Amino acid sequence: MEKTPVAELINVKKRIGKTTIIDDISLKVYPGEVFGFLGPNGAGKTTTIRMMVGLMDITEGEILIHNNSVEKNFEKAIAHIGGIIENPEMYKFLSGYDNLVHYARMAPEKVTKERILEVVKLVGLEKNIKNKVGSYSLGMRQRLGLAQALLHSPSLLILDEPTNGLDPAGIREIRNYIRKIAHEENLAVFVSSHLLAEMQRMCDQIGIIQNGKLISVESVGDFVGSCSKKNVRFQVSPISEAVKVLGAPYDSLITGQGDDYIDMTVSHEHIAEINKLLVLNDVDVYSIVTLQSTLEEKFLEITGGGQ
Ligand SMILES: Nc1ncnc2c1ncn2[C@@H]1O[C@H](COP(=O)(O)OP(=O)(O)OP(=O)(O)O)[C@@H](O)[C@H]1O
Repeated sequence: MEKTPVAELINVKKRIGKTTIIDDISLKVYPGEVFGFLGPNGAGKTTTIRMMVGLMDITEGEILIHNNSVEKNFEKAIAHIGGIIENPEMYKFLSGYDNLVHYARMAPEKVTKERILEVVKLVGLEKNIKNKVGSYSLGMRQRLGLAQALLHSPSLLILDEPTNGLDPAGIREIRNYIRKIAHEENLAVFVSSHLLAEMQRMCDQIGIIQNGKLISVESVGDFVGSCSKKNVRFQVSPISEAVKVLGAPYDSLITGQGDDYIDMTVSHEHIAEINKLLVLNDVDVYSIVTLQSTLEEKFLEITGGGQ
């Protein structure tokens, strides 16, 4: 039996004036799953998210949250959503905890003290929650934003570029918490980004959007599959001998050749095999360099290199 999606976009279009900004997007997001919405700047990520949360009209098509139309049944649909669309506003002079209490009062349904403590734990802020937000790092503030979005136990969390402005440690931190929350709370997470590597680590599904069109949706498993092949440059001498040695068994893997190098699309295991074969046949190997993963190439091709 197919799982029921938490969020469903059905042939969604957005036109502003004569310009089509979102062109016929359909996708589903399931509970416990992180769906990455990946695309270069200006592709239409924020516009799609604004329509999902009812901040912008939909020109054509429909967006359902738990089967409630965002346009026709806004209050019911929105009650299931937690989101950080822009940087969350927090009171710097209040503690993290007092900020959460403040937001809990504004929630559509009663939020218990237990729930506040639960979300604090979920985002790993137990130790700092009584400190003033002014003393928090950006990563901690982002996590507090996550806690705020989770207060009313939503079933869909929508995050627009949640790692923007964070340093690598902060990115790792937020990424791990997003995965943890999705799995522990059986939450559907819809997260946008223009960073491929980040999406690969954070998501279960990745949809690539370009010029308002959804051009591919793949599970990360499939992505990793296509990523396991790399374009590798072997710097060798003498080149004629290397070509002879590698030609027969690996002919189909060779993608290019220069005066002192051979480029090949290979798996991880191939690299060691090829190196051994060359050395055993008296070819000197000076360097083995990974040029780019095939997935990165695919993404750059799709997006015209506009990361
Ligand atoms: N109000 C508007 N009027 C006209 N064009 C708009 C409007 N809002 C957005 N656009 C255009 O729609 C396209 C998509 O914008 P959007 O902000 O959704 O992209 P994005 O993928 O979120 O990019 P970014 O990562 O830069 O925010 C852009 O080309 C933008 O210029």
